[in-house]
Amino acid sequence: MCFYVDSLDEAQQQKTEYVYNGSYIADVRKTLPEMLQVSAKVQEAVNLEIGRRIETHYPGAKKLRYQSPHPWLPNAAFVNCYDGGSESVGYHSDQLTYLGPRAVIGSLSLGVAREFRVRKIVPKNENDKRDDVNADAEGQISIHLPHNSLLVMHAEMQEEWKHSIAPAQAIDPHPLAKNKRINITYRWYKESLHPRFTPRCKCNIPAVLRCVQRKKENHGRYMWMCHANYTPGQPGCSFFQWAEFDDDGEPPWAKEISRNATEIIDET
Ligand SMILES: O=C(O)CCC(=O)C(=O)O
Ligand SMILES: [Fe+2]
Repeated sequence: MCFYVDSLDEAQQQKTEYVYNGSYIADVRKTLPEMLQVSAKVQEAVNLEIGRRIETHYPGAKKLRYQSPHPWLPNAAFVNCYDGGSESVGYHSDQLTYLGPRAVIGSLSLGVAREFRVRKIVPKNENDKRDDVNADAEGQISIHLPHNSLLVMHAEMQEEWKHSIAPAQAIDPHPLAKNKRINITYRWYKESLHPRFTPRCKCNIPAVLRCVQRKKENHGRYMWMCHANYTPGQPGCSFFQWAEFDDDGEPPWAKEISRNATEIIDET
């Protein structure tokens, strides 16, 4: 996996300030000119789709609570390469720590066509131990991702669904990419969730943002936790704090940040 950001300054910040699984990413690259060109097209397409989704799918044709009211502005991209059908990625939701709640992600597929699978997370009661009860509700949906296709993960995706790239028994080689599939996920890192602003755990590491997905109790609430929480054998602390956001998905300290930014502009 490679990580790209739009400026050298952001690359430097990523290497020294943003934490992933308790450590820094050493290899952060500046978005290539070709990727920037694509990013502009992805931005336009994703914003159109967000508008369509709000109108046709969301209650009252209003954006979801915690979803940003602003146009989606990608400023970072993760690039994955799947070399052959056996390379895959298991079911997961993407980290919301730096994207915030109700994040939208634009995912571009290049090269070999692969299968993207999604399944809805069914919240359970504490005493509901039988996995088979929910088997049907969690039935997976397969989405074919051909070369040059853009998949939009909309605002409800990371909180309510999990996604994966299934291993493939057989693949059709691509004339240029041969057995490889390249995936670029364009993301919007929010300034207000830069790790200099977010809570730190007792290990003094920026906390990770999670959403209660499985438990019916507190379902949909957000929390700040130590990155190593619930990871047996890993060093870490028990840091836990409910995360608060306004209806537009901004944390309580965001107003202070924009006030300071205005003061800086006034002084110059
Ligand atoms: O390869 C894909 O289409 C999905 C990759 C993915 O889920 C991720 O990078 O988080
Ligand atoms: Fe993902």
